[in-house]
Amino acid sequence: MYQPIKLSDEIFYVGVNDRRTNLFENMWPLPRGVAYNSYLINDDKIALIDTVEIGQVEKFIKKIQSIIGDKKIDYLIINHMEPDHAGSISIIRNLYPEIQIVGNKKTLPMIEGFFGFNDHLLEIKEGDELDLGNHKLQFYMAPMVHWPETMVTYESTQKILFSADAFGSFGTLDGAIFDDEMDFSYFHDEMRRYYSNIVGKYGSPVQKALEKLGGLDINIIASAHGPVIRKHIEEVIDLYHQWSRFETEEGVVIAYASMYGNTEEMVEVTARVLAEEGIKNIRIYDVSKTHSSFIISDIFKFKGVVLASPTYNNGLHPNMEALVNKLQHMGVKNHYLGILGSFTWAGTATKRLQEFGESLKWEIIDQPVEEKHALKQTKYEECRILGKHLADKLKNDSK
Ligand SMILES: Cc1cc2nc3c(=O)[nH]c(=O)nc-3n(C[C@H](O)[C@H](O)[C@H](O)COP(=O)(O)O)c2cc1C
Repeated sequence: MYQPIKLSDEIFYVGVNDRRTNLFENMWPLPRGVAYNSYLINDDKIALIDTVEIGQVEKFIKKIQSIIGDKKIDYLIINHMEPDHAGSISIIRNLYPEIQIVGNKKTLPMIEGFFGFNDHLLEIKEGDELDLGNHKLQFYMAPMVHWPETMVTYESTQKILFSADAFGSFGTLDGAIFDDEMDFSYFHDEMRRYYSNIVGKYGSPVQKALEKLGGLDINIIASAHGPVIRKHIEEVIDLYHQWSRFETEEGVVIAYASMYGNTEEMVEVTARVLAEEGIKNIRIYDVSKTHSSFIISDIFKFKGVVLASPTYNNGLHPNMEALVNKLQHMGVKNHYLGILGSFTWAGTATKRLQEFGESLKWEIIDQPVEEKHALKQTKYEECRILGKHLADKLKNDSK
């Protein structure tokens, strides 16, 4: 019934779109949904690479059966055990009781733990090859990109890398499946939001995986989320190199909290100087309005950060506290930080922001500017000086 979507003569896309879930991992907003990608190799031996989130399983099975009809699947390759990919393992096994489930030594105990069986499991190791007939699958471990059992599968005759979460992005595949069938710019940003929030903490494992896969000749990157990439391969690999090393571009993310506008006024003053000084990329976000995942994504892109918060019950505004906690937890590196704050009787917000910046070894620009009550001339000038110094730093780096 379904027109098959081919990566090559015998390799098919059988993934599904999810436009209903609002929050990925019950945390990250999905303004344009998410795709759970799975791939089917219809060779002498039939192999399915990953499954989909269980709520989408009916569509998934229809797609598989429209390609293989009554034939049985021989292997289910599990690159990653997170339930958005592994969720349909039990159903696939019930449908194909003889299927061999292929994973590494860290995958198999998870299968037993989550699904309660330990038979028909095939353990593979780094570099092992599985021969399907015309196609050969090789396995490479990619621990912590994004869980410890994560691995990637390389099909060596068509040169396709089934990359699990790596190179994935939020967003459904709206008709177009391949990056060359669509305007890729939306996915460009959503790939960074996906990377920074989901995998961003694991920069060094990502580096190790990139090094290991560097020798492979790749025609297609078939990730577990988002577009199948065959046009932007070099570009997305370069981006992964850049993000995993916390390399950034010239620009400033200003994230602020403000209940009554005093802190926001300081932000506007600072932003204006940055623009006067020639900084073209300035993104201002109210932390009470914009979900932190978008702010964090831009912090992975731009070197300059300004954080601004009023003192709130002797600490940071709670939404700013949540943002800095996430950044701290992720261990985000390599930024310039300007700090602004406002208070009425005893200010502590800027001190907390300074401790935050120091904990991540970010370079703090000048002293924090903290105003009591409304913004007045002296602090106004200090905001301008801070903005100028931050712009100077960024421009100096770009020389
Ligand atoms: C719920 C609440 C708690 C506050 N807690 C403190 C505090 O602990 N210390 C202080 O100096 N000011 C405190 N303030 C005052 C604000 O920090 C001050 O009015 C600040 O200028 C507000 O900045 P904004 O206009 O950007 O919201 C509090 C204000 C509110 C509404």
